[in-house]
Amino acid sequence: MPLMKSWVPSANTPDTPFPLNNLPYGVFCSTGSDTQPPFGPYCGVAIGNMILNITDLEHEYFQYNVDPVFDIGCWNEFMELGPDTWAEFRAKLTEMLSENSPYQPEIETYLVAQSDVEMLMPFVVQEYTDFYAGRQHAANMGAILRGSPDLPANWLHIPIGYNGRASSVVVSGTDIHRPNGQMKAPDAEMPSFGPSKRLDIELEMGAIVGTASKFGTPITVDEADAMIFGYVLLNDWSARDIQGWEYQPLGPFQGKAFGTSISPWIVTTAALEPFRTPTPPREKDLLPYLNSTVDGLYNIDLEVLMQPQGAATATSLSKTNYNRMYYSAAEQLCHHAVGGCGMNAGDLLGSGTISGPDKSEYGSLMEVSWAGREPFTLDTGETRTFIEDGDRLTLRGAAKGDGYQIGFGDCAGTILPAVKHP
Ligand SMILES: O=C(O)/C=C/C(=O)CC(=O)CC(=O)O
Ligand SMILES: [Ca+2]
Ligand SMILES: [Mg+2]
Repeated sequence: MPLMKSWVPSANTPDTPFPLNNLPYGVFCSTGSDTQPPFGPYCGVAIGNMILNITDLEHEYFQYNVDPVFDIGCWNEFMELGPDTWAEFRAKLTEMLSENSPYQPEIETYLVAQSDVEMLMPFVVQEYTDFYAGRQHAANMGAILRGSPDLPANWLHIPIGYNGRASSVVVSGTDIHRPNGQMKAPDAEMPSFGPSKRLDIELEMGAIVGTASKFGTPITVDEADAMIFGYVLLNDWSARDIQGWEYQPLGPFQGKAFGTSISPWIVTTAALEPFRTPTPPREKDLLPYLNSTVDGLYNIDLEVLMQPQGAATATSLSKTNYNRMYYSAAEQLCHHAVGGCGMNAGDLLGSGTISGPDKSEYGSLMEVSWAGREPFTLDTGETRTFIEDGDRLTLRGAAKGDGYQIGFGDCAGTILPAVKHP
């Protein structure tokens, strides 16, 4: 599919993350300036370097319900209307924003510049589950922590996951304090308490469940695929020292509960449709309940960058692709619901850390620095093993089409010093 042209000029450049082909959904506000009073939060759609205010246009153009769905600054109520309404809304938006659209004079005044607003969480995260579904990441973690890249016995049969915290999922730009916690060095007799010394990132994609499944009722992978509303970039900040001490035998807890960052724009499955790609060949046949007819992954280029405090530019640490995953979000969602767990609109599923086979494709500092044994050098000349206070970590992602791209917007966060515990 080629670039679709819009009457918004900035949407027609090959390097914009937000051409008419994309139309991602976000929530924005303004704290005001000398010339403009505060406004929002509003639901909006990105087009080029602008945002179309959907909350203000709802009454005139987008009535799907007796009650407004865009009035409270989150996309959850719209998601709940289901895939037919998602498609109808997207078709209408495409018509309204296309080159030579008769709508231009009426809606032009509902555009605001992205540079004039602040982005907020695009949806209310109902529940958050994080998986461990990257083949190379799992092999690397085994090699680093257990001396062997062999996978756990269940890994090729189950998309392994744990229930994370929705309360600490934050939008890109939110600063994160280095967490305090309990940890124990291998040779220490007693555990200690204090700021994590092994603070890390995890490069992931987040899948957003758009329609609910019923409590007590399993779903197929194909049904799960149709329930997914869209995707964001997701950084599952991880304190490796806290995690290492606490996570046997029940899994991650405080080491991953202090913050999870997501990119501000929900990129819809409709926009990503041309980039679908199958999961890699199964090394062992999956049990039949995990079979599907859909290509569940997407071709999305991903990058991790680190910028120390005061540095003029960020250093690229890693480049990989979402197509490296072993399990798709649809397989994960099917597995999640198979025992009867009801899934809801606004549930967020972390893919698991995405790493490719080459060292240049590793999606965590644990892997890049091989647990701190191999420091890496930034463009400033400084070296790092894990994150230091003041470092800004950014995830980037884009599906590359024919003369256009489907971008996600940065998923960034700066690490602040630990809060002093009384
Ligand atoms: O294999 C281990 O001991 C540890 C694994 C992880 O920390 C992986 C994890 O947190 C899940 C993921 O995002 O892939
Ligand atoms: Ca409402
Ligand atoms: Mg993770």
